[in-house]
Amino acid sequence: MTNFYSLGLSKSVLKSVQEMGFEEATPVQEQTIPLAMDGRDVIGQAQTGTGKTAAFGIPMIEKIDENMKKIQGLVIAPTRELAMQVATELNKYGQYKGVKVLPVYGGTDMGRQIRSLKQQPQIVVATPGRLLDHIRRKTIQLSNIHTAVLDEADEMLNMGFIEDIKDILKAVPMQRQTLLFSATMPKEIHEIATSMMKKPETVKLKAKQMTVEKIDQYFIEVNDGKKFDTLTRLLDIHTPDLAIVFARTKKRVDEVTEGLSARGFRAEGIHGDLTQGKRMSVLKKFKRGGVEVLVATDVAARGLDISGVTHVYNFDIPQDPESYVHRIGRTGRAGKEGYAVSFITPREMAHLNLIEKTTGRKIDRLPIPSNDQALKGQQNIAIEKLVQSIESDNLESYESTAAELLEQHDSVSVIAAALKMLTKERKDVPVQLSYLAPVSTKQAHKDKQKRGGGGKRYNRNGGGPKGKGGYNRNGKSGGGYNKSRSQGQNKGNRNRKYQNSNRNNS
Ligand SMILES: Nc1ncnc2c1ncn2[C@@H]1O[C@H](COP(=O)(O)OP(=O)(O)OP(=O)(O)O)[C@@H](O)[C@H]1O
Ligand SMILES: [Mg+2]
Repeated sequence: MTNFYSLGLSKSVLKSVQEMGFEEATPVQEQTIPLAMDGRDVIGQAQTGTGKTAAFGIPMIEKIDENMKKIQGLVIAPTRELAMQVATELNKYGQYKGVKVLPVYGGTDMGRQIRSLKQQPQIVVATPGRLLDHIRRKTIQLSNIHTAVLDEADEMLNMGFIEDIKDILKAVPMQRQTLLFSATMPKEIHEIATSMMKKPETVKLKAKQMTVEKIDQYFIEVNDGKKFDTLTRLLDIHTPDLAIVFARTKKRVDEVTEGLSARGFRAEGIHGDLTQGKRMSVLKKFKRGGVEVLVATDVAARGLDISGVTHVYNFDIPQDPESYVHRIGRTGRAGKEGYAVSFITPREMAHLNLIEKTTGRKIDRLPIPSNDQALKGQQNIAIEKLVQSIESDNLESYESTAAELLEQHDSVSVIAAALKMLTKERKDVPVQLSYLAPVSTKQAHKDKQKRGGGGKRYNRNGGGPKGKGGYNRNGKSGGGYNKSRSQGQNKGNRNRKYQNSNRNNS
């Protein structure tokens, strides 16, 4: 373990790091910060939630001349929410040094953004589409940039974005330092990456698995038509603090969200068709805990750091294994535990194997949960409330009445009635979703071959209970729910769904 002092940081940056409560550098920070401070180009690959933002952010801040009121650093990120988050984090690292960081993304007022750019930020964190807009309108000055970062680099160099990235980098001085970070880096993308860099150093954390160990991973084999009931039962059993449900299309997200609301869950959806204002307000509400289930397309899969996400459900399995890694990586961040369950239709079982092969980790099978188990999960919450009251409320004034009651009825009936009143019995409102075709592993293979092997993804359409049975004190009941081992381009090429979920992110 290395502390930040020994990395040779300046006083002002050290102060910010301390204020953020970081005691030790994470491995990716320990390895990449010295290289980056030395001016080297770096490709950094480390698991989700392990602090890659600081790994590129700290050296970038260190290199900024705070007295020069020009854009000197550029970070490009695939979604608006991520750009915003990264800008907020970099602002924290640079606060005592006096470095100004501006997020620049689409869906917001252009005029106001141009005015903010005129106020001379030293770092810009942008989504590609909006940044290109500014470049074309000449409302952004990139000629003083000495450091460029692609966060979620493999996504940025994938077919949907690569042409944009090339155009952007043409506007940035050649003598720049280039830093690329992601939790995933397929081989062919790594090749593209190195061709854009100067003798890059690749830092790949030696992890046995691509996913964080602390995320428990399961799958349930279930027909498409049974997914929704399975989801609500799981939510009742797991009673997650905050959960993200990933679905493959925007329509699916809307339907699942509506269904969950009809069954009494506090759920909201997020996808690229919503206005930016709505996207931000949904995310804010989720972070505050005002929404317990966030239903999302892959727009929320990469980079978002929301502390307290305990569970991730893949309502629909993603087309490519890398997306799986990023999606489940929304939980189990910064050393916390997480729980991920993926629904796999019988025809998608081969796809599950592909994911396991890519991540290097076996995903355990769970049986389809029953209604009884779901009810038990909710009862456990009631028990929790009851026990809490026994332990912390002053019940003296209730005790004589309770004793009288027990003279007339047996104790089991009295407690059963109390529990029934406290238990949220889920109304089984019928919910019918539109059918969604399974992902095709064959198609993925074909695409791969067309591109000369190694590839993946060209079709971009693409918790809790640790205990078993009974209830445990924090209300996270396993509900008798046993686990068992399973056996285991270019713009023109973007398909429509891809455009839908990503182009709106500019
Ligand atoms: N050295 C550290 N000590 C403690 N917490 C840290 C440290 N570095 C980063 N963190 C925290 O860890 C969390 C995850 O960091 P970050 O979002 O940078 O992860 P990431 O590696 O970029 O993940 P992803 O692949 O999902 O983008 C953040 O909340 C961040 O504040
Ligand atoms: Mg990140």
